[in-house]
Amino acid sequence: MASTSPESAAAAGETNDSIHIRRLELVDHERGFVALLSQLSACPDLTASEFAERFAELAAQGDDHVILVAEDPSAPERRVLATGCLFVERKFLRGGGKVGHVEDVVVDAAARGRVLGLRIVRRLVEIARDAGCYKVILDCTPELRAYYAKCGFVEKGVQMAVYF
Ligand SMILES: CC(=O)SCCNC(=O)CCNC(=O)[C@H](O)C(C)(C)COP(=O)(O)OP(=O)(O)OC[C@H]1O[C@@H](n2cnc3c(N)ncnc32)[C@H](O)[C@@H]1OP(=O)(O)O
Repeated sequence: MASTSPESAAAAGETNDSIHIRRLELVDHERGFVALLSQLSACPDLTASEFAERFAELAAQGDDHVILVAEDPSAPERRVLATGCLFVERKFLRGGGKVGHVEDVVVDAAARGRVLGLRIVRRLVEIARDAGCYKVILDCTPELRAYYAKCGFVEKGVQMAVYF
């Protein structure tokens, strides 16, 4: 039976606030989506047409590329407060299995500590499971081990990279 205690609600990533989690929309360009990403990594501003072009490319991938955003619809300025992405990799392995990759998770500095990050990541994991992925993986810094453990991830393997 579901519990209604605040502690268990927080542990489940639920809150009583009006935060709404939904898929990225074109209008999010005006709502600070690019500026939010710049809190994660280098992310110069994109013009509205550049944003629309990339949005269309990603939208064409349908449910293989899902970007979620969190917003507060009751706020006067409906800024994007948090985001995270799921990319579904289709493989020949495992009988044509699928792997989910969680990428680009970031919560606005002023909105951290309100379980928005947890809620976004858990929602992405649910989407991956519902899409038939046999695992979900991500790369992060050692400092984020504890955070992703709270999101249900376990440490596995070693990350390798070639940067250009
Ligand atoms: C795959 C990737 O994209 S990796 C990149 C991750 N993004 C970044 O590093 C960008 C900068 N940081 C952020 O945007 C945010 O601080 C995030 C995404 C790391 C966390 O988002 P928040 O919404 O603030 O975290 P949230 O409130 O959901 O925290 C959930 C739990 O994790 C814990 N937690 C949050 N951040 C951290 C951290 N850096 N280290 C350890 N634990 C953490 C919280 O204390 C909370 O646990 P509790 O309920 O026991 O108190």
